[in-house]
Amino acid sequence: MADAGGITKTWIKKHVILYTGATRHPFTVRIRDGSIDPSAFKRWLAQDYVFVREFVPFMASVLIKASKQSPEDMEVVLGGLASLSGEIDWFKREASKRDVSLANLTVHNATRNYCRLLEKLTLPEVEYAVAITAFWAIEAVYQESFAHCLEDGNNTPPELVEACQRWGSPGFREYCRSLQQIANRCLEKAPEHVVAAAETTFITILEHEIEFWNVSSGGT
Ligand SMILES: Cc1ncc(CN)c(N)n1
Repeated sequence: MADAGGITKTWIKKHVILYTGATRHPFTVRIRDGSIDPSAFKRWLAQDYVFVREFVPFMASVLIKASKQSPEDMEVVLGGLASLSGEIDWFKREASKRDVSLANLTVHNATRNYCRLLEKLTLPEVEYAVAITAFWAIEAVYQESFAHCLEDGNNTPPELVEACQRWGSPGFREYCRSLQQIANRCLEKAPEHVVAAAETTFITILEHEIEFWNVSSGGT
């Protein structure tokens, strides 16, 4: 991915095992290979719907913090927030197409724990540099994971291509680059303890993403 470089790029290299675990997880690699079990995709769809609904208030909290930093930052975050309304509709349509009920869902532990992390990161006392780094990391994992399902040599089932394009498209890649540039700029100006907190959050998000994919693959 032609990324924005900077401090975040050094973290991707430093934590390459975790980053690869999150962005080349067997769940999405099986989508790319065309060997995904339909029940696994349905499990992911339901759990990700729960996640995306919790992601909305987190993104709103980043928007508020961004609006205090710069108009440009606010517009990038607003763009992401604006697409979430359509995203929730997309989940509902996909779920009904596949007979997945989104009512009284079983929320797996990995999903619940990830949502708890989002709630913590939503708090006003969380520094903007930490929040925007978390936001970038969350989006970048999906961008890299699903772009891989669309790259040359893929055998992604036609009925899953639209899902992959949602996060694997060039537009989403550009959006992630913008978030990464904002995060890098904030981290360059941030005091050391904030940079350390942002790196810890980056690692924690990768761990949660891996646990989240594990659930969809039939894990705990
Ligand atoms: C678990 C998870 N991580 C990231 C994304 C992309 N917003 C998502 N939809 N779900």
